[in-house]
Amino acid sequence: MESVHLISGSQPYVNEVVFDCGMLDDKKMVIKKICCIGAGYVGGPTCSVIALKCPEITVTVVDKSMDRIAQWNSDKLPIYEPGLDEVVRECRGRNLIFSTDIETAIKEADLIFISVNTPTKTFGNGKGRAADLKYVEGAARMIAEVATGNKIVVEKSTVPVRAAESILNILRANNRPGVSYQILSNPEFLAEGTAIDDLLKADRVLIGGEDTPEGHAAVEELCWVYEHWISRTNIITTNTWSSELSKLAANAFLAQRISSINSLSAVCEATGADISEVARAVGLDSRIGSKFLQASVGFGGSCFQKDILNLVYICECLNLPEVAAYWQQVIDMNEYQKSRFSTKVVESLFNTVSGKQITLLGFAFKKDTGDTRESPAIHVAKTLLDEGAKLHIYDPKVEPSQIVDDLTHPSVTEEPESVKNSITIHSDPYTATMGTHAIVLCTEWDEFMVLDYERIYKGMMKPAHIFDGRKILDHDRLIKIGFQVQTIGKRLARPLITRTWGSPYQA
Ligand SMILES: NC(=O)C1=CN([C@@H]2O[C@H](COP(=O)(O)OP(=O)(O)OC[C@H]3O[C@@H](n4cnc5c(N)ncnc54)[C@H](O)[C@@H]3O)[C@@H](O)[C@H]2O)C=CC1
Ligand SMILES: O=C(O)[C@H]1O[C@H](OP(=O)(O)OP(=O)(O)OC[C@H]2O[C@@H](n3ccc(=O)[nH]c3=O)[C@H](O)[C@@H]2O)[C@H](O)[C@@H](O)[C@@H]1O
Repeated sequence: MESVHLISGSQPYVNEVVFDCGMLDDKKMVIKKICCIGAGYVGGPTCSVIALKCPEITVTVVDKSMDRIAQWNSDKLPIYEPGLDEVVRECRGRNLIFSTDIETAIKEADLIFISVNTPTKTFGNGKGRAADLKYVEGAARMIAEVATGNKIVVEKSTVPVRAAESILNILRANNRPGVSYQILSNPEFLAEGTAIDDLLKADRVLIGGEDTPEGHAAVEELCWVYEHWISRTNIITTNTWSSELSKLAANAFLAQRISSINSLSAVCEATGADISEVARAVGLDSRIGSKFLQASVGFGGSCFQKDILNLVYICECLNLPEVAAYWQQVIDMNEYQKSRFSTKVVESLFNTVSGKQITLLGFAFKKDTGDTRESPAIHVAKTLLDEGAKLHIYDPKVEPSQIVDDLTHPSVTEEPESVKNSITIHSDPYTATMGTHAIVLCTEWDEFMVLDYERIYKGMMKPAHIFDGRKILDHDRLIKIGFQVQTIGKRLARPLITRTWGSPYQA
């Protein structure tokens, strides 16, 4: 790779730049070693797939957490992701390395992914909204300190628009002879639970770079990596800022759909319409599409909320209050949905759950992951614990210690010992439901659809309640068994009340 001079801060916000990446076979590429800083939900799976598909490239995934790296090198990987074990087993020790030796990996790499966490700031300027870039900054400083030669540095983490400029400023500040950088934006669109499939069959790969010959060359290098398994037509190239903003926009659009359908679920419960029928009818319009219209207890996960809050903050900083308020509503609606569902549980149990035994089925933020970050189950559990309930929790993949950590976190309780005494974590759904007054289903695990509910009913206190926060159970069958059933966006097991149009509706 040739040495390059960088022009910082001179790129326009708009203007799509389309680079010609050519065909894989025609190119002479120099990327032999890749380093990925951050061995988390993104860095681990992404680099495992790159190693799988690019056997001639050595991929080293580094992390400052010795614990995490030890797990990546063990038989029990630190994250649960269908298909991941197989990929890691095939590549680890061949061209996939997990290490805590960050310096060496940076020095040796031609291309460095920054794949560290970018949580919401919890203090200072932008508290509660802005992305905290301290880990990105830490990674950039480390690169600036130890890098030799020419490096392509790739933002894989989700960052605010123009973050690349700040990274570049850090990298260039050291100004050591013989060292030069190109910075690219290459946001990740994988979803947890389907990460390997999403990576292998990505709808698109997005790469943003500088509109300079050196920038084009760097984009081409990264295109070449992906072209090992992604068709060129699915690799989109843009200017850096468009790429950064597109990631925030994609998450905002996805979350907006969930908030839209969830807002209508409240209308359904008040009127007798069924949100599944509404979603089907609306989604069959090919302009709208049927995906991401599953009404739920609310969206969770580490990114939707943080990325929209980040977008809102950016809009406020850009003096665009109307735009900020528009996207803020997506978050507000999600909060409303989580509270609405939790309140419904309490109200249905005679408005008091004090001392009652309640089962939470599912604690992860969605099925097929052990991740609990921003899980709606935490919100539901907090409400029930605040009301004095005793919780019995079962999730097939979440570690018990994680559940305890989540529910004793200062944002959830000021009395962690009392919470510990109020929760029991089970390794089996049948013991978790034995003797309890109600089941609250928070995660849509497939196994919850095929449980023996007759057996469960027999073991529960009567009346036995089920609150299906994911709309996955066979409600008619449950009602026949004897359960009092409630769900999202549909009235069940309550007498049909004839109403006059125009009269106020009750939930
Ligand atoms: N989790 C997901 O499904 C997706 C996440 N993203 C974005 O990707 C980024 C990473 O997310 P996750 O992988 O979920 O985070 P994570 O928290 O699972 O992993 C981040 C890792 O980076 C390590 N780290 C932080 N600073 C470091 C440093 N200076 N040197 C070495 N290691 C360091 C941490 O120890 C941690 O293991 C975030 O910006 C997120 O928004 C994007 C798409 C999907
Ligand atoms: O940036 C990220 O972190 C990622 O965020 C989401 O992925 P993820 O959060 O892993 O999972 P999703 O499948 O999007 O689900 C998010 C939440 O929305 C909920 N959801 C999803 C879809 C739906 O129709 N209804 C619904 O309530 C899920 O149960 C879950 O709680 C996006 O789907 C990814 O494209 C993106 O890369």
